Amino acid sequence: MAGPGAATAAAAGGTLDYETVALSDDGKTVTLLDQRQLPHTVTYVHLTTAVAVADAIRSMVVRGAPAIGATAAYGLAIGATAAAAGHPSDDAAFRDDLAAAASVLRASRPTAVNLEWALDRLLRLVTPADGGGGGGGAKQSSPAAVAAALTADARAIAREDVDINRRMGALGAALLPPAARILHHCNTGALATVGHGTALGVIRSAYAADPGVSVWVNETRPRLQGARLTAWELAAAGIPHTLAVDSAAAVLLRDGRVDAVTVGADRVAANGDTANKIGTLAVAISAGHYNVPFYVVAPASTVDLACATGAGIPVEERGAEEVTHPCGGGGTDGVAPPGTRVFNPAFDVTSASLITAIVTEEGVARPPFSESLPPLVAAAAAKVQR
Ligand SMILES: CSC[C@H]1O[C@H](OP(=O)(O)O)[C@H](O)[C@@H]1O
Repeated sequence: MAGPGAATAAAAGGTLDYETVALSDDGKTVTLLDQRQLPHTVTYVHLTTAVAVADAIRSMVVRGAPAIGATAAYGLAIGATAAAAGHPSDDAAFRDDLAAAASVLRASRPTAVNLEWALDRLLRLVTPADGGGGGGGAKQSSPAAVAAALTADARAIAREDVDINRRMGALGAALLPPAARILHHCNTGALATVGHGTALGVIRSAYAADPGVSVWVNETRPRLQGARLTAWELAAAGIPHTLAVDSAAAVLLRDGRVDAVTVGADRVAANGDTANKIGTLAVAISAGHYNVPFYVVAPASTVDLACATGAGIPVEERGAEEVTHPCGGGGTDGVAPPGTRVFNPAFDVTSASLITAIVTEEGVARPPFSESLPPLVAAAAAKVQR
């Protein structure tokens, strides 16, 4: 049976020359590709304060758990650099400003654990005010030294992310059959990370080894990350794909037109319950019903062992306009009568019982995830250079 690539008019295989998130050489400016304008316009925003970076995360200029983590790290780094410049020898005032920067960034979006993971990783570098132990590095002698340490580790997070994604790509691709027809939900590509992608990174890696691979792209209402972002990435990579409405996934799975499902994650609980873009649960239920493998692809930084089950994962709810207006635009082109009440959870939680395996950079976890995940998380943590 023809896969999704049969009718694809993917752009001739070119690659996109863009960066999702970057920090200037002087460590003072965060540059983000504005994903709200894709696929029609490639435009960048240049931000110089932690508050502006937090606003960009909240408004989804940048989105995707690993990309949010790297962006938050860069946001804290520029906040520290600005605080050090403002208080070169006033340690208390510097620490107050740093804490304020971390707080506004941490509050920007609640579900993707990579955001708090990145902030906590950087803050562990800051020697306690009493000069006690901890800090993970040499005692910093000044605000400028703290800012330099945070900036270096923020750059390390970004650098490590691409390597992590390529390793997950290889591990995930090995799970797929030849000429795999893969169903993908949302966007987990280079746009959701610093590069290559997680679940879409598996697809990139699989396609590089097997040009018979093809993709069914769930449009992913309401923010349309699939239609706007995944289709854009796959077209640029020349990977055959076909866009479908979210509710068509069950039909594709029923009719044997899907060999595997790959999705990303925003937070994986210790038992393997996984928070991901709204609509993921419905796909997982259908995949389970029709016996199609359902793979979550996520770096260890997305696993939250402090969260015992999915019931503990905070699920962000977003504004009504994202549902009532295409792409959240205002104006009079609403698809519902003005004043219609809206339920708009940005994520849902898929039970571990519906997940075939969780691909991390340290290995593939299989049920029971409460046993298979901790060693992989520990292995990843041990590699964080200090
Ligand atoms: C590689 S993780 C991407 C992850 O993030 C997306 O959510 P959002 O676009 O709202 O940041 C979605 O859950 C993806 O699976």
